[in-house]
Amino acid sequence: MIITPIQLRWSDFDILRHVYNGRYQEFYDAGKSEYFELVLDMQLSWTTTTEGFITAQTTTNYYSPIEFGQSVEVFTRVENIGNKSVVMFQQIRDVVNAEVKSDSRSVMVGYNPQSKETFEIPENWRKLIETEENQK
Ligand SMILES: CC(C)(COP(=O)(O)OP(=O)(O)OC[C@H]1O[C@@H](n2cnc3c(N)ncnc32)[C@H](O)[C@@H]1OP(=O)(O)O)[C@@H](O)C(=O)NCCC(=O)NCCSC(=O)c1ccc(O)cc1
Repeated sequence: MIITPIQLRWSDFDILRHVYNGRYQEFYDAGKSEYFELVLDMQLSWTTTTEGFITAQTTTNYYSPIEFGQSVEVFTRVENIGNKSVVMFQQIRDVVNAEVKSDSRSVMVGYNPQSKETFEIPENWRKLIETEENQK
């Protein structure tokens, strides 16, 4: 489980005085990127990366608005490793009282941005993810 702090900005809020729903995906993406960097040591490069992930599916629930003045963080874990894909489960929680504001489940597919082909999740990635997820 990786925890990513989110810095809320003025422009994250909409006219109903809460965080605009489109922003949530950006928060979840920050959590995914940090998971890939910390757990898989993935260093993304525009020109040289050949092993990354692409989003095939995502489902998001919104339980409680994020209001101005609140602080949130994203919790990210991998809950299943398939052949070419992993399922990631994420939550946005209030830092102060741990209230779950939202959760999201995504299917992330191993993807080579140079060749534009999918690939099987490498054995070393499986081990690194299993080690991360089994330690808690
Ligand atoms: C996702 C795709 C590459 C899949 O292509 P396919 O030809 O179907 O792939 P495959 O047949 O090889 O299937 C590979 C796996 O994907 C799974 N898959 C494919 N499509 C789906 C859908 N729609 N739902 C669930 N699972 C899927 C499939 O079940 C296979 O899983 P395994 O059983 O574990 O092997 C293709 O549909 C595609 O290119 N879609 C567009 C993707 C896209 O543009 N996403 C948005 C941009 S990526 C992004 O925003 C991002 C954010 C944050 C990040 O950290 C990374 C990326």
